[in-house]
Amino acid sequence: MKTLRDALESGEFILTAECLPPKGTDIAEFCSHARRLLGKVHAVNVNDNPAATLHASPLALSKVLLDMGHDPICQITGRDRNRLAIQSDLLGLHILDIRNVLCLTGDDITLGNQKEGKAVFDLESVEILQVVRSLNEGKEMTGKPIQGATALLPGAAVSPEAEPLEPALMQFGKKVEAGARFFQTQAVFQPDRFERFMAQARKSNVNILAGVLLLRSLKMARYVTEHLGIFVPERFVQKLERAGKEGELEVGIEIALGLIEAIRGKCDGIHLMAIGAEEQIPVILERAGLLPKGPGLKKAAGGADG
Ligand SMILES: NC(=O)C1=CN([C@@H]2O[C@H](COP(=O)(O)OP(=O)(O)OC[C@H]3O[C@@H](n4cnc5c(N)ncnc54)[C@H](O)[C@@H]3O)[C@@H](O)[C@H]2O)C=CC1
Ligand SMILES: Nc1nc(=O)c2c([nH]1)NC[C@@H]1CN(c3ccc(C(=O)N[C@@H](CCC(=O)O)C(=O)O)cc3)CN21
Repeated sequence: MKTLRDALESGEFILTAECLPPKGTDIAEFCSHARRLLGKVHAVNVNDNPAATLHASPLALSKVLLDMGHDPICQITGRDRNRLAIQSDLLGLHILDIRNVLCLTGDDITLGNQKEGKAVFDLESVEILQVVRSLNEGKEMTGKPIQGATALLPGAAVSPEAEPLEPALMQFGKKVEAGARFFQTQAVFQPDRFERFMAQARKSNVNILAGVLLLRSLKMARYVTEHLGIFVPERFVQKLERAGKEGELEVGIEIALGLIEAIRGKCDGIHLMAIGAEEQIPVILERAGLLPKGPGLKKAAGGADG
């Protein structure tokens, strides 16, 4: 199996997708979504209690993906784990042959559905990246040698449409410095702003995968705006409104396709997110002309080389 690391090194146009873990033990739907992505994406992300709502362990689900033939990207946040737990889980990922980790601070606990919970935030994203580097060098974060180093590929998130952009660029720089090799961006809805970010980000030698979020409903567009701070332009909201319940999914797909077309030439890959409508990801890939023609993944037609 070609790994995400190999694909990044070969300069291919990268495709990744996010699969939400179940809110329980029934993994049938998760597996069915993931199976449909085999051979169509380079790697599949598993969220870590996304939006501070309870979902099954991303470590367990990453292992399920690995056994299925995927190269998983396990997301790890600092919200629910202290430094011991983070280091312990990172070692566990390596032991399970999971090689990619997306290091996140995590949304605040008050965003989710168990608001009375205690948030940890012992380490934030940049520090988690530093811990990965340390473990890759065969040391605990204290510098003490460990029995067997990890070989993890660290990634991070970035908000390319932040306004003002400078603080986000500074945080991006810190993450690059801390060893992030690839970035999966927050959902992009304004290609001109994304381009402005890319003009700066291009100065760093890291791969940027642009986040494309399927707005599967008007309700979802409102939810991500209110809770995740993702800015969805009014014209998209109006389109979804006009489409009504029957037409909103198709409109959401068309919006995603338009965004992919506008940004694919300006980044190193696309990261697709569908928040529970993952069955639509292969549909979007196909309609965007991003599916491999032959066996395995080939360079995407029209994809940017840098
Ligand atoms: N109570 C606390 O201590 C908390 C503090 N913070 C602060 O907020 C700031 C957050 O900065 P970072 O560490 O860079 O956050 P981060 O690396 O977790 O996320 C960076 C950006 O990506 C977005 N993002 C988060 N998860 C994502 C996902 N799964 N997919 C796509 N995009 C995602 C975030 O909304 C954020 O805009 C820091 O200044 C941090 O200290 C954030 C959360 C809680
Ligand atoms: N700040 C931030 N946190 C994230 O977790 C995140 C992003 N941004 N940006 C892109 C995607 C979107 N993600 C999400 C968002 C919500 C749920 C979720 O489970 N939401 C709640 C409420 C949904 C609703 O009200 O419709 C859920 O219980 O399903 C999952 C993944 C994960 N990612």
